[in-house]
Amino acid sequence: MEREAIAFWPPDYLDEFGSLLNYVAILEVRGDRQPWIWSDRVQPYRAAVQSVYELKTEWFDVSEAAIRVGKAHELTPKQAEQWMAALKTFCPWKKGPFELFGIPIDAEWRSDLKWERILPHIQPLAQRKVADIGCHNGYFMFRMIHENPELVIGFEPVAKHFWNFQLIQNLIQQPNLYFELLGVEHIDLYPNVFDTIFCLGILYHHADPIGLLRKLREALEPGGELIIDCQGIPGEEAIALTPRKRYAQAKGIWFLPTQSCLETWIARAGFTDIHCFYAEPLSLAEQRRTAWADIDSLKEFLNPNDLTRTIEGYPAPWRYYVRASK
Ligand SMILES: Nc1ncnc2c1ncn2[C@@H]1O[C@H](C[S@+](CC[C@H]([NH3+])C(=O)[O-])CC(=O)[O-])[C@@H](O)[C@H]1O
Repeated sequence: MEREAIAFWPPDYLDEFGSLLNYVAILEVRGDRQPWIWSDRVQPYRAAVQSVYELKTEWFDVSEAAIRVGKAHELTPKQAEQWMAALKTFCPWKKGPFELFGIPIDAEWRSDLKWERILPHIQPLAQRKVADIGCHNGYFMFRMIHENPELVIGFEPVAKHFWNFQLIQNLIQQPNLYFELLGVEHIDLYPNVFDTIFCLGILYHHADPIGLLRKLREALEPGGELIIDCQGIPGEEAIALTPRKRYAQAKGIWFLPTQSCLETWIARAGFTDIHCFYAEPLSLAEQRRTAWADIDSLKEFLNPNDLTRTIEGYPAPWRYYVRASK
């Protein structure tokens, strides 16, 4: 594959914001990880992006639940066939929904529900520098275009997701959206840079959530805003559950806090103005099996006789959304 055939890679925002950034260290980690996107493991995704690389469109609408890009009539029958094949390569689609050249993609997660709940509670994103930690295929980054941020950097170390993002970004070539193969652990390379940081679906995957919150705080401008979505457990006390092995079938889950425990972590990491604006059980309408994600999903991860328990017997997941200031 032609390495040139990727939009905006490597990201070039460092020149613009270089004085603010730990420039050399970022380039070093980026250099170490660049081979990941050319590795054999992700070859099918790379090939899928390459197969439709010449497709471009002026038409997109990111203001509603399904991110719509391109219209069906813009493609020849041959292109439509290639496009469908490329989309199928990325199954299971875990984050969405999308409608791409007229093809509706109902993903496992209704990411639009999360975005609708968050948007009314945050500072308007216009002209802000934004980080989206664990941006996956960029669903929220694309939705952000509608809010006119100055730039959005998505941090996501999984190369499959890089190619899924490219599949869409190549069509619309949005110059202020950047994808970095970096993890949340690299966020301290961006001291005092961001006006808004989204940390959605991340904290419970890490063994040191308070240390991570401290790093996120370092990366915010004074007065900047952190938006957290964290999976947790119900309860009044400020305690967290650590599963012995798996939790709702997932590996790599370390701490599932109650709402007050999460708020305490955020406070102890030095944030102020802490406000939890959403606290509900995760619903079977939000995470479920679909035609584009034909995989076991929340329904299979809960006890079929008692939906308040996971199949391992732990309390079933809740989601807590919190905003806080530096
Ligand atoms: N070290 C890391 N640093 C950052 N991200 C990572 C790391 N390791 C894995 N990821 C990525 O973090 C994301 C976690 S999912 C949330 C997606 C989105 N934010 C959402 O809110 O729907 C969790 C969920 O949906 O439960 C995945 O895309 C991982 O590849």
